[in-house]
Amino acid sequence: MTTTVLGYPRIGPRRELKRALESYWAADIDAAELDTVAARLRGATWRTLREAGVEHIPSNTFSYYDHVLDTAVMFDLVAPRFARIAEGDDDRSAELRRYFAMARGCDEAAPLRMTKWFDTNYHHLVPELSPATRPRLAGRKPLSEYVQARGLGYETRPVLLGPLTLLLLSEGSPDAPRGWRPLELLDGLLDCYAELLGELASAGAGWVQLDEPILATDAGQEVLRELGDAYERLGGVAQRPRILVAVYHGPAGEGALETLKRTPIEGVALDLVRGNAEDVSKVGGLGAKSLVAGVVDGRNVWRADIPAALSTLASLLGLAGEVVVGTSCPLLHVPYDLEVETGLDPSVRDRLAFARQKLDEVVLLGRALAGAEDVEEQLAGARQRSSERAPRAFTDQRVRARLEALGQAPARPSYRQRERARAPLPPLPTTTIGSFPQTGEIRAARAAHRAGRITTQEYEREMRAEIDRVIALQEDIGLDVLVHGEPERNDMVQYFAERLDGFAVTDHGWVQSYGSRCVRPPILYGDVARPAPMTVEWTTYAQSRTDRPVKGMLTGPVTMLAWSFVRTDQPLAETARQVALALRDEISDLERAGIRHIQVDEAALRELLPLRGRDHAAYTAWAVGAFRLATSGATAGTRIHSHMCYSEFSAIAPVIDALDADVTSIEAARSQASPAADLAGAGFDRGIGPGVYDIHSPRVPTVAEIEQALRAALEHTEPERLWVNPDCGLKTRGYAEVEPALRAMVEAARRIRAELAG
Ligand SMILES: Nc1nc2c(c(=O)[nH]1)N[C@@H](CNc1ccc(C(=O)N[C@@H](CCC(=O)N[C@@H](CCC(=O)N[C@@H](CCC(=O)O)C(=O)O)C(=O)O)C(=O)O)cc1)CN2
Ligand code: MET
Ligand SMILES: [Zn+2]
Repeated sequence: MTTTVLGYPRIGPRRELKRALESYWAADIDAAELDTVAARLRGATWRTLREAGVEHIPSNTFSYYDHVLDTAVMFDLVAPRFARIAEGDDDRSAELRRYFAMARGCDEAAPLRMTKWFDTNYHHLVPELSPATRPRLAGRKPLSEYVQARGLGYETRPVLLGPLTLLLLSEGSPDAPRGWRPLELLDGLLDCYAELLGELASAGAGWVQLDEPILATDAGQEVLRELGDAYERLGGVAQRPRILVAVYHGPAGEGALETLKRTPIEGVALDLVRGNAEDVSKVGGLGAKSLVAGVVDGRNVWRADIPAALSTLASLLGLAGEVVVGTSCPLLHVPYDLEVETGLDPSVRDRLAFARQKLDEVVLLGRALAGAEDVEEQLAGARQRSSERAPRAFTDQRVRARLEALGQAPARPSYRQRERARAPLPPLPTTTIGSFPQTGEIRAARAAHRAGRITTQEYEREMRAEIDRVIALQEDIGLDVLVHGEPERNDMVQYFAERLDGFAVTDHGWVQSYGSRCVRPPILYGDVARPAPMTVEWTTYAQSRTDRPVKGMLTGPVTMLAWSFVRTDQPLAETARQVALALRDEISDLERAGIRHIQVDEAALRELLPLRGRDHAAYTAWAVGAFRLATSGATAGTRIHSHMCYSEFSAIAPVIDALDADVTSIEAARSQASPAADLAGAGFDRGIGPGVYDIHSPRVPTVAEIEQALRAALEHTEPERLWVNPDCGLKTRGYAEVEPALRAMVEAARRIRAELAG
């Protein structure tokens, strides 16, 4: 019985990579220094795994920005606009310049599109391919990381993104013929994988791991023939390491495992946390192949139920050539180490395991199955814990009783009736999605407050001064519906978690979201209740500074769950209703304080949509139910806004419609599709605000460009229903870009209004 993990966090236990990247981008350090930090982080990871006693150590789990981008670059799957960047220069900094241009854009080229990695809060870049793309083995990152590890005395298993997942996550470039699919490049790409496998074998690698999480989705289901052919072919490479194919973020789809069993690969890794019942029953027939049994949850932070995992493992023995204890997926989505979280309540802390603790769980399971005697004491402790119930303090009978009494909350009056009850707005009203730039001063003030260097009064005075500035600026720009700018929020989820019972937050539990950006997902461990209003003071303060309406800003129930680590002892639907109830009370308090626009962000609505179509209806029911529970207490005179991030809306257009929000703003500018068209197609007839310019790029848009985006939206939407707003995420930008861009946006709206009036 041996042990492994599929991957490990890479941002650094103290976000060393974040700091190094941002210093490099600011030209404070050079490429050599950046590479040194990276090499040190990789070495520290391998050492941690070795010291924990993990036997099979992965490598190439590191990335400067994103592993999908790394793989695309390695195989030269690079859109032509990037080939010209730093052309002719072949040194390391030119290479990095091209790489970061694809990730973040530069003066010469817009970046690749970014989208969510499966149903996680991690974002990957989307390679842009066309029939002219010629895959070739252009880089050797897995090889050089393997060699680095070897030099340090670690024998590792390089991890590569598999060919099916790589191509199915890619998109056709705008100049590719309609209907052309990146999968058509599979043949040529497999030659490159084969070449790489040969080189890894020559360097001494005994195993490689090919990640194919796409096999847990409906898209993976449609390519089983290609899957079989691909791994038949890679299996036939003359000199190669043994191949482990990893399927995770859900059970392997029907037929996927059967197909893999027929190929000459040597092992499969399965997610036995999310796919437990389904996959365990399908394991038979692996023959001599190895099975990495992913029984330790890589997506959540609860301690493993060791007795249950042991019984799963025991049921697998004999069904495969070898059963290896592993994690359900790479540990990229959990924080590094619980050890440093000294601020957590012990009754919560005792129930948690972060990445470092998960290594101990994997090792304990491996030793227990191998019959080691010195683990008896640990096993007894684990048995004791798994029989214990959650402390009574985690339950709130009042919340439970209120929810029961509420049942399905009554619907609001119809949209038409609501509109009649409201103060009129000009056609094409202008607004923003909530945040304004989180400046260095704001973050420094918060850090100083946390450290006790400034008092709460001083901190709040600074935040109010910031709100004054943001309100004055919006009035000057001429926006119609203002926001307070969210300066007091460290994060749109963590801020609320800090103010709700039932949530805990960490000091150092950072998880990569994209590139150098990280979040500290809160831990939802018990019944959720709102001890006091959370946003009313800030919002009413902002409203007191202007005669224009100020829009209150809340984070919705689905997003609160999606971006937290959530209890698993009750259905998500029930937990979502508890969050919704707290928001319902907040909305009622905001209304009482005179706020007439309230936005409930459901940024993660698309992200939590299950990977398999068969699970969509159940999700829609609880997601919509929770949003309506949160918002249906609002009077007809209050406009409820909502906001969703990212494109590919056709799949959830009916869900957005069912939320019954008065205005829905959607991040749109960086996608090729039109959310206005998708929503119109779903019969949506309320307010809609497609993002009219891409805030992810420092480029300031012209008035003409924005006008054009608005005219395109007007083809699907009447002017009374069209709202004018940028994409979300102003908090990540600076005023130098935000101010001129918003001025251009308001001017574009004015021109169209004048035209409509004339
Ligand atoms: N949870 C969540 N998920 C999301 C989003 C989101 O907003 N929140 N947006 C979408 C895109 N993802 C994003 C994820 C992170 C960030 C982001 O800006 N993260 C910040 C951290 C935000 C934060 O928690 N800030 C804290 C702590 C800031 C900090 O690092 N402080 C320094 C010290 C202060 C200083 O001098 O800067 C420290 O602790 O070392 C605060 O403001 O209080 C970062 O990585 O830099 C943006 C978008 C999708 N998923
Ligand atoms: C990631 S969605 C962001 C919504 C939030 N109100 C903001 O503007 O930052
Ligand atoms: Zn958003």
